[in-house]
Amino acid sequence: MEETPRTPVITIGLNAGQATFNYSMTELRNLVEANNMTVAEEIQQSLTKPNPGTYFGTGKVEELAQIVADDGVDIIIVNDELTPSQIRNLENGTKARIIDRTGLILEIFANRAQSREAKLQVQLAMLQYQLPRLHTSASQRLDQQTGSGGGGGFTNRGSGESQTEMSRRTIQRSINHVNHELKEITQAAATQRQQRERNELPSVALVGYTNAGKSTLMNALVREFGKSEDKQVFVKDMLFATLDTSVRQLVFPDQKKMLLSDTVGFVSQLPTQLVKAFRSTLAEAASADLLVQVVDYADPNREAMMATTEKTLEEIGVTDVPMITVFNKADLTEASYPSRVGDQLILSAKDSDSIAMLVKAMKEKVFHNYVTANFLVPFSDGEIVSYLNENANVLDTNYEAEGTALKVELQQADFDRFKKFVVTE
Ligand SMILES: Nc1nc2c(ncn2[C@@H]2O[C@H](COP(=O)(O)OP(=O)(O)OP(=O)(O)O)[C@@H](O)[C@H]2O)c(=O)[nH]1
Repeated sequence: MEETPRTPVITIGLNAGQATFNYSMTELRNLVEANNMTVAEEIQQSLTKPNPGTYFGTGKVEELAQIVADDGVDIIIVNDELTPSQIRNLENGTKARIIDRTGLILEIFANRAQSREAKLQVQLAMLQYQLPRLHTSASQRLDQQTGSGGGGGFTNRGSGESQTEMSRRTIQRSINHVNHELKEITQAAATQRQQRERNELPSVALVGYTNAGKSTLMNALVREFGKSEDKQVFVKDMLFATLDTSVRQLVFPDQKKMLLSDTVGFVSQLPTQLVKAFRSTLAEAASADLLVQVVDYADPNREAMMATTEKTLEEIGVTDVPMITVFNKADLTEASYPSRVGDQLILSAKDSDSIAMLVKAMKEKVFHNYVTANFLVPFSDGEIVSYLNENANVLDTNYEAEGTALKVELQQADFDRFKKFVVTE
């Protein structure tokens, strides 16, 4: 693949003695690289509380201005979400472009969005971020990506109040427009989800930190148990390769079936605008019967990543879905794998024994309330036989004078639904 040269940037964070400081700076570096930039210099300032005006202390701002002048690096990435006036003051004080953590993540999402829905979701998040930030370079840059400027009206710095008002109205109009379009798409997705739910097939959602290996696991499972027409999921060694939820059906050799979905990767301090915008994508996780949390076992920061994932799940209201944890990429560690203790598995997505162990664990959790029963379904109710063939595990079929005799392993809910056709052997 052709490599475009990476733009050098300065990263800077406020060290208030928080335990996660180093981890969040490493994460910022990964985000910078994911946005095709490179860290020329990493700076920190020990300060217990941000300065309301310039976020950093005055001395630090002067130091940054000096580095910008000396090294010719003219982008500074700040490891936090800044207020619009902090961005403006820092830009004036350093003569560099200031990108805050939220702006950076939004840019990455904008570059990765593929489907119409993901593009609109990112556009919405960007517009909401932009609204209070008119007349900062953050708004100018994002403006180019959202294409919302209406002739670039609000990219003019230093213009008067009426211009700002006009820009605000333009953005507000764009927000309404995107919201409207998204609503239509989201409704269609919700209908699809409802249809799937009505089908009663149990569903499993892969969740976890970005780059943990969710898509790789999904592909391994689909390759073995998926329908042949299902396409492979996009896998790439980069943050947020997946922005769209993809749902696939798995059929196991015993004919039991489940739906498997992949979701957008998480990252600490995922901007609230994005969490909101992606709520419909993440709804797939909220409605699942089982979550498989995928963790990069080879990453020294895995504990913090797990905490991030759990916090994000809470934020989107997923609190009572059962979960198993997969410590993936064990092949890159000294651990022996695959191994399992209760709901925790250590494995590698690239190893077939590991996939078999994962399947066993998922099936145990998902099919635990399955019952086996004999049914006699009159020929006039043929659609019930079709339903059972689609959604349950039919062990035996015989055609008798009174109808179709079936031995079926099925969910309790389906058993209750078709109780009147149950017969004793
Ligand atoms: N060595 C090794 N590499 C793995 C394993 N699983 C995944 N990877 C690699 O890790 C990288 C990220 O994998 P993905 O499956 O795209 O990760 P993801 O969690 O879907 O990422 P997002 O789409 O960003 O959420 C890819 O380069 C994979 O090849 C594993 O078990 N072992």
